[in-house]
Amino acid sequence: MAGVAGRLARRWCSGALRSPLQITRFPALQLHVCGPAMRASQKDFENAMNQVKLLKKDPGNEVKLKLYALYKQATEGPCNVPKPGVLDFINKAKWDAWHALGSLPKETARQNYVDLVSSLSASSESSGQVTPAADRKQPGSDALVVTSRDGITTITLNRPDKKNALTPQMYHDIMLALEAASKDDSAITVLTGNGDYYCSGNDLTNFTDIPPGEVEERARSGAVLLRDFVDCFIDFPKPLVAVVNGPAVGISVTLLGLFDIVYATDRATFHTPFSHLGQSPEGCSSYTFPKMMGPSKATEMLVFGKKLTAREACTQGLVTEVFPDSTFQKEVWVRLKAYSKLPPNAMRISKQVIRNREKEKLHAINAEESSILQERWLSDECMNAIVNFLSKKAKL
Ligand SMILES: CCCCCC/C=C/C(=O)SCCNC(=O)CCNC(=O)[C@H](O)C(C)(C)COP(=O)(O)OP(=O)(O)OC[C@H]1O[C@@H](n2cnc3c(N)ncnc32)[C@H](O)[C@@H]1OP(=O)(O)O
Repeated sequence: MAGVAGRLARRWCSGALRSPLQITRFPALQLHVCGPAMRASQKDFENAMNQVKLLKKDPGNEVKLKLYALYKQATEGPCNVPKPGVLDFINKAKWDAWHALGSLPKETARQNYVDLVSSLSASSESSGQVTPAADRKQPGSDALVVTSRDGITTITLNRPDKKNALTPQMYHDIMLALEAASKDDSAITVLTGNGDYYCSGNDLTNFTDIPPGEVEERARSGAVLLRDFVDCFIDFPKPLVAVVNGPAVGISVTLLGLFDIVYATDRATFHTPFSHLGQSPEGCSSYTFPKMMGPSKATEMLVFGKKLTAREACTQGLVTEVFPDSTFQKEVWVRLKAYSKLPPNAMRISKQVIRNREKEKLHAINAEESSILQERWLSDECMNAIVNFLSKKAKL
């Protein structure tokens, strides 16, 4: 078989993987920044085909076959040619790879191709080293800390005195951190909180200091920010893990439906008091929660604001596993370090196989939820709830 592998390596780039387009060095990486532009267009696909030719490192036969198969599936659809004879090793290997994609839709194959090339370009660029946090573009404040070691990039919410409530700067910084993590050499990305809370949701003081004539514009720009922010989670290409170190509120809970794994301390609670706040669900929870837990349990949480314990959240499928608080950090990190040693491309691709067919739908849901919330922010119910919180009359 070594001879077959060698021949494959020499011929893998023939014909179908070439394109006449000229491009700058890694444009697809820029296109693959978080946001609505994340869905692979024909242009992204063409750029990715060009990037393949610029790779510094040979990605190996397995990956080349995967690229070939995704290319064929994206351009011609399911395998529709006769199986080559057993002695025609190269064409049989290619046929097998293409045929294995079954009825994967063309669009999904195109997206997977672009994502795979993007991951190869990232690792080819950084020569296999994990990016130290010091080399990253740093967040705009100390409220977010990003570290990268042992194959894991960890994004830590770091506003413990405010229970890690999310400011506009933090939304932007999380998007930047996810963008960087999607390109670095880490295998897994983690979101967690510093202090006794995971996150108390949107910082309600975000609604203060708005000049009277600017309320509508602020609601509009808030909805754009929300939509872009959630899009980053929908599109994030690597396994994304929430290490829920304490209570979680609002958007930090709804987003969990877009994570691949959620580990929680038994001290954590999960609370989405949207009606109390005159608001409505976001983070695609109007879709992911009913899907996970059934419509009535989702309604208890999202409409009536029922707070779940970690164990209840685990029973409902929102949490993957609950750990005793005393051993939470140790057990979770041992587990994640072991997972981070698995082949990163395989994990990334498997995640995409699991998630990609939902992506378009999730983007549409996110857009709808964001625009509904934009209206809600202008309602008296919402304004009154914020005023109550700020005047310390109401606490959840
Ligand atoms: C781009 C925009 C996207 C928006 C998306 C829509 C998102 C929606 C949501 O996330 S809805 C959820 C909003 N969050 C809340 O309603 C939580 C409000 N906070 C509380 O009810 C409580 O603070 C608590 C239950 C989280 C914790 O209570 P407790 O343990 O008694 O602590 P304190 O209340 O004393 O809190 C300490 C300190 O933190 C401040 N703080 C806590 N959470 C928030 C918050 N969400 N926004 C602003 N500030 C918050 C709290 O005021 C205290 O500050 P102080 O020490 O008094 O200065």
